Formats: sequence, structure tokens, C-alpha cells
Amino acid sequence: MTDRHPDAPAAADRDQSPADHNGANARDTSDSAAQATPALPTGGGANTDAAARVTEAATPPAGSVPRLTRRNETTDDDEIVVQKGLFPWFFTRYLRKHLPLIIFAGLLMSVEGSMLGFLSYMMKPMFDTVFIEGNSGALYGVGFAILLIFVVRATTSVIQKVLLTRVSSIVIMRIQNDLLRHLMTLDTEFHQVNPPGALMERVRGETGAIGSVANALVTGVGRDAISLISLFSVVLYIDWQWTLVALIGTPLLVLPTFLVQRFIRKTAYKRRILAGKMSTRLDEIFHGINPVKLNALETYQARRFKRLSQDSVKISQQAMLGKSLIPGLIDIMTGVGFFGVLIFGGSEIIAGEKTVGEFMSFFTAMALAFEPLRRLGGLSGTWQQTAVSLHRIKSLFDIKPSLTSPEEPVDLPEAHGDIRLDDVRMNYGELPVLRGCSFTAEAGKTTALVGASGAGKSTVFNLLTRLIDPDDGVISIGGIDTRSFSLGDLRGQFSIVSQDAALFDESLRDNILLGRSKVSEEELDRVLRAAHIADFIDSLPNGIDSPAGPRGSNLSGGQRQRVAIARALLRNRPILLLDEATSALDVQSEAVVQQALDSLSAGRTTIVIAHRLSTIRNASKIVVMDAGVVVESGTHEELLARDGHYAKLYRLQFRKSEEATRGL
Ligand SMILES: Nc1ncnc2c1ncn2[C@@H]1O[C@H](COP(=O)(O)OP(=O)(O)OP(=O)(O)O)[C@@H](O)[C@H]1O
Repeated sequence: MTDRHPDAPAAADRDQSPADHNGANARDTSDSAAQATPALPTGGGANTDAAARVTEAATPPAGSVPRLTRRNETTDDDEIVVQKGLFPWFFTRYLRKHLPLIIFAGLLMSVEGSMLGFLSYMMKPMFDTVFIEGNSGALYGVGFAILLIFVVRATTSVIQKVLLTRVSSIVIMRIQNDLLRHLMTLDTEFHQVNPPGALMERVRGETGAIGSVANALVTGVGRDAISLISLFSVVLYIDWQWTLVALIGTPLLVLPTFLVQRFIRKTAYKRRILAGKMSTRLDEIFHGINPVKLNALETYQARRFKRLSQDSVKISQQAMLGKSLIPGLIDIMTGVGFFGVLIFGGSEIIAGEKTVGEFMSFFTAMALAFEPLRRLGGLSGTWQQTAVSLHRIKSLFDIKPSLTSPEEPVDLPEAHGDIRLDDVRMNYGELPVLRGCSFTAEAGKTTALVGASGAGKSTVFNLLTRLIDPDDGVISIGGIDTRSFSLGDLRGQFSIVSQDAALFDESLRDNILLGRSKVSEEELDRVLRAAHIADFIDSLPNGIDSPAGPRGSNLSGGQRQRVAIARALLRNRPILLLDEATSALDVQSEAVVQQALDSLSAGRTTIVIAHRLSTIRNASKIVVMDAGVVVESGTHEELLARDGHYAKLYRLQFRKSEEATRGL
């Protein structure tokens, strides 16, 4: 497989994914795909139309499959219009089931918030009755009442924070898990266009952003709102005219607040996009750390990353400016209010129309209202940021996979028939890759696909396993179109070994078992020996329990390939797809592992892609592909006798070795 996007999963990769391994999971994913909500925007509402829909999720009628349309991350929107109905969606999907807990916590918040009102009200008896009248009997009463206010405030605060943090953590956990499941159902093409780093950022960063904001919202809003209500009740009760004077600056807030909100939304969106880019860059660097070092790319990569981080500094500043503007405006408004009340109320006190206690009560309530008011002012900015993250998450949920199971899947026949490609055509964008490809791989026999690099051999594997669907033509197993089977059933038929053995950062044992718990030690032993893993396992410090390292980095390429072969041996499915399965092995190991593969393929429908023609000489049929079509097929001898493409390839590869052999 050449020219493939480095992150594009090959057919074989699927086989090696634990999630996919038992076949049942593929069914799950298609189920969850069916639940996905319609429509697609990846960016903003402005983008919604521009961003193309993958396809309508429906079972494509045989022979006329909708083409996938490329869709990309949106990066440069100036105007981000957050989807409508975002909060109802979030509420019904994630919050509703926690409603009793949220209401209970809300009640506690109300109690906590209302304590500030009581506190400010207590200023009146404290000044008028205790200090000015000198009523020492009331001293303890007022003192205890104030103490009680603080105790109630503290207790309700602790309980509601714990409860709401629990809710927000559960919500985040559920979004992350749902999103991951959903992303795994999306088409290969989606994953080619959206790099892993950006998707990781969506799963972790975006939900994290919601989490931190949700925390701020849940731990603050209710309490602050109730505090304000109770404090304003007190000030209104004391003097409604003073209250009006205090609020004199409020209208000044309206227009700036509206403008600032738009600004915040824009910067929040840019920030999220940038975070995705930074994660992508880091992902690329750390995945390719050796090539980076070997090509002396450290400075180049560091510079590229620095540019992004510089942008991040700029955007963070803008975001902070936006966020703090509204509380800043509230500060000014409050200052104007204080000034007005002091002038207006102060003269009334001097004239003896109001008491000092009333003024102190009013003033305390105003002062106490100041902080919650600032926080609530900042909240609209916070909400804008959350809305952007929610929007970007929902946009992903809105994308539907085009490769889905049919609504009424056909059961796979017990005994497999032939695998057949009938005039299959397939383009990658504008590039025609298969141009009317037809051949039959007979059941229980080995068929080899050979041809120059880029001829379309791996694409055939991707089509067989329905990682992609053809533009035209039919692929069938036992005469039944593969699109009639459920994805889980279909993919469950294949054991696949490819050039790229996707290993996980777990022990070798876990990498081979892939979540299977019912494999006896004897069976595992047999597989290890057959795949010639036993040959190198003894030299590892913990044998089969040694860590494979990130992406199997503790193993050599050949060792990784043997692990992939062991997985296929254990998986034991009726159809075996081998895509350069022994390409990373030395000649000696290849001969031995080839024996293992030969015995594995005995009686199974096997399709082999191999560049080394020595490994496929004994295939029942050799299909020669060139530029997306089958140019000839037959046995090794027949094709040599025909003296066509295969004979030419064969001669190129074997001339030297045969000459050498004859010379001996
Ligand atoms: N995901 C993709 N997006 C766009 N083009 C692709 C993609 N995968 C493959 N191609 C193109 O399709 C053509 C066939 O690729 P394919 O991997 O099937 O070739 P192949 O015969 O398996 O090659 P090789 O022997 O080198 O592995 C190539 O020209 C390749 O550039």
C-alpha cells in the first residue's frame, strides 16, 4: 500500500484493533451509527452548508453507491454561528437523567445564595439596635444569627459543589465515550481528512473545555443568581429610590455586552481550532520521532510548533480581553451606582430621613452583590465558549457514516462461496483507482494479487472488508452482494495480516489476545510457535508479558509482523487476507512463517498480496493487476507460458537468482 495517508486505517488495521476483533463490535458501531443525529457542520453554522455531508446514511442500493464527499476541518471562519437547539440537545441527551440531583443541588445553591441577603439585612439590627441604641441583649442574638448564616452557607456550598461536580464529571465521561464510539464508526475518508491529533483534541480538549466551564456554571450560577435576588430584595426593601440610583449605569452595558459576546465566540472558536492544530502537530512529531531525528528536523518542527504557540498566546490574550470586558463594564457601572447612592442617600441621612443602619444594610448588600454580579457578567462569555465547544462536538455527532449495515441484513451462508469482484470501479477523488476490476477468488483456495505499486491491490482489500464502497460494480461472497450483510458479520469473516501490524502499548500477550479471555495456554503456545514468536520471546525480560511499547516500538518490524500473524492464527476466520504479510521478515524467518501461513490458509479462501513472487508461486490462481484492471490471471505456469505482464515481472525478479542458481 503506497501513497495512503499515514493515518488511514488499512483493511488489516481493523483486524488488529481490539474493539473490532470479535466482530460483535462492528455491529455495535453500526447500531450507534444508526442513532446518530442528521446533518453536518464541522465548523460554524456559516460552514454548515459549505461542509459537505458524507452521505445520507442509508443502505446503498447494490451497484449505485453514493460517493463520499470530502469534508475538512474549518479553520478560518470569521463568523461563527452556533447551531440552534444546542442546549436542548445537550440537555435531553446528557443532563435530563441527572435532573433530580441538579434540582437538589440547585436548592442547596439557593440556600447558600440567599444567605448573603440575610447577612446584609443583619447590618440593620447590628448598627441600629446594637451599636446606636446600645442594646447589649441583642448583641448575642445578632452575633449567633450571623454565625448561623455562615455555617449554613458553608455546609450547603460543600454539598452542592460535590454533587454538581459528580454530575459534570459523569456528563463529560459520557460525551467522551459516546464521541469516541461515534468517531470509530465514521468512514475511512473522514479519518483521512481529520487528523488524529485534531480528533483527540475534540474528544479530550473540547469536552474538557465543557467540563471546566460546566463546573464554573454549576458551582456558581445558581448561587450567584440567588445571592443577587436576595440582595436586591434587601436593597429594594430598604429604599427603591436608592436602588434605582444604584442601577443608573445599567443601560450602558447592553450594546457592549452584545458586541463582546460575538467577539468571545469568535476567539473561542479560533482557540479550539488552534488547539486541534497543536495536538495534530505534536502527534505527528512524537509518532515520527525517529524520522524527525534522522532527518535533523528538530529545529524545523520546533519552529512550526512555535508559530502555533505564538498564535495561541495572541488568541489567549484576545480571549481574556473578551472575557474580562463585561465584568470590567460591570465594575464601572457599579462605581457609578455607588457614587449616586452615596450622594443621594448620604444627604438623606444627614437630613435625618434615613438611619445609618439602613444605609449600612443597603451599602453591604450592594457591596456583596458586586462579586456575584461580576461573575454573572463573565458568565455570558463563559457560555459563549461552552457553546462553541458544544457546537463542535454536536457537529461531529451529526456526521453519519456512509458505510453502514443494511436495515435487514442477510445471514452469511455457513459454507462460503467464491469471492467475486464484478466490473468494480472506484475513484479516490478524481483519481480512478479501479477501472472495471473483475476476478474470482475461489472458495477454499489461494488467490494471489500481483502488480506494480499503486495498481489497486490494497484497495481491493479495503473494498472486500467494506472500509470503502465502490462507485460501481458488485463485490460478492457466495453470489451475495457484500453490502447485504451486516458490517459486523462481514468483517467478522476475515483474518487479516498486513504490512502494518498495529500494536498497542500493552504486553505482547494482550496484543495477541486482544481482549479474548477464553484462550488456553496450550492454544496460545501453539499459536506462538506457529507464528515463530516463541523464537524471540524467550530473550525478552518478561517473555510474553513484556511490553510491546508505544505502537510496538520495542519490537523489530519482523517481530511485529509475527505478532500480527499470531493474531490472525488465533482469530481463525474463514477468509484470510494477507497484504505483504511477510515483507518485514528475513528470508529464513519468511520461509518458516510462510509455512505457518500455508497451513493457516489450507481450506480457507485466501487472498494474498505479495511483491515477492516466490511466496505466491503455489497459489491456485494469480491475478495480475495493472492500473486498476485485471490484465491476466492463471496459475504460475500458465502465466509464464503466456509470456505477458506476469512473466515480465517474474523474469525481472528472478533472473538474477536463477542465473546464480544455474551457475552453481
Ligand atoms: N486513501 C486514499 N486516498 C487517495 N488515494 C489513495 C488512497 N489509498 C490509495 N490511494 C491511491 O490509490 C492507488 C492504489 O493504491 P493501493 O494502495 O490500492 O495500491 P497497491 O496496488 O496496493 O500498491 P502497493 O503495492 O504499493 O501497496 C494509488 O495510486 C494510491 O495513490
